[in-house]
Amino acid sequence: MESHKRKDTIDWTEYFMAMAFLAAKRSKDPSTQVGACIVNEDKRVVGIGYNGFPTGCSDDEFPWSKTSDNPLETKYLYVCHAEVNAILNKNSTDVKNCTMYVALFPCNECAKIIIQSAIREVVYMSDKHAHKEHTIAAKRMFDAAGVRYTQYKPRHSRIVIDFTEIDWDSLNQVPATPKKPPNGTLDDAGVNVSELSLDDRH
Ligand SMILES: Nc1nc(=O)n([C@H]2C[C@H](O)[C@@H](COP(=O)(O)O)O2)cc1CO
Ligand SMILES: [Zn+2]
Repeated sequence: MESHKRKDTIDWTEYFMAMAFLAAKRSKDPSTQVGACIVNEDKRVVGIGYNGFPTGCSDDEFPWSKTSDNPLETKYLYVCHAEVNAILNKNSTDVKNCTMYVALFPCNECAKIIIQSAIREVVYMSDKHAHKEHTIAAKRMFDAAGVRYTQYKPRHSRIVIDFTEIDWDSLNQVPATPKKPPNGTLDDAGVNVSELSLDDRH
């Protein structure tokens, strides 16, 4: 029996950023999936969200296009950003003094809502739109309002979630499970095993 604690755990920042990336897996946006996770001063998750259309606006009926001659046929007029959804999904009275973990730097519209909801800090992964006006404006507002923003530099490019880790045999409850291959991974694409990655390519 091991008597010492495990050392190779994920740290708090990895944990919350990974939650943001896990939420992004729910996004139906074919080109960009963003997740956000809001954490209070006690390190409790109080909100989580991803980009998608508002409730009642069907993923199958509203457009996912990035470009069209008709702006009404692009996603931009309809999609709710992950940050706004995370704030609106809060399970606490408010998000005052919380930290938001988000995969992509917030746009100016989300920055306004982040500031007005009294979130104190934003930890983001990608700043790929740093040169765009919506990001420059967001940073200007954060600077003026005293919202701190820091880029997360991951120790690992991937965090794997392996459903077989706790009990390989539990997979046998799933119909038509193949034999466990020697390397402990499954190569059959149809198998109900997920590998979810915290990955800086997004
Ligand atoms: N911070 C952000 N949070 C978000 O949820 N989004 C969403 C809005 C769109 O659904 C998608 C961006 O689409 P695209 O222009 O990369 O195909 O990501 C975008 C940004 C970037 O500002
Ligand atoms: Zn936004």
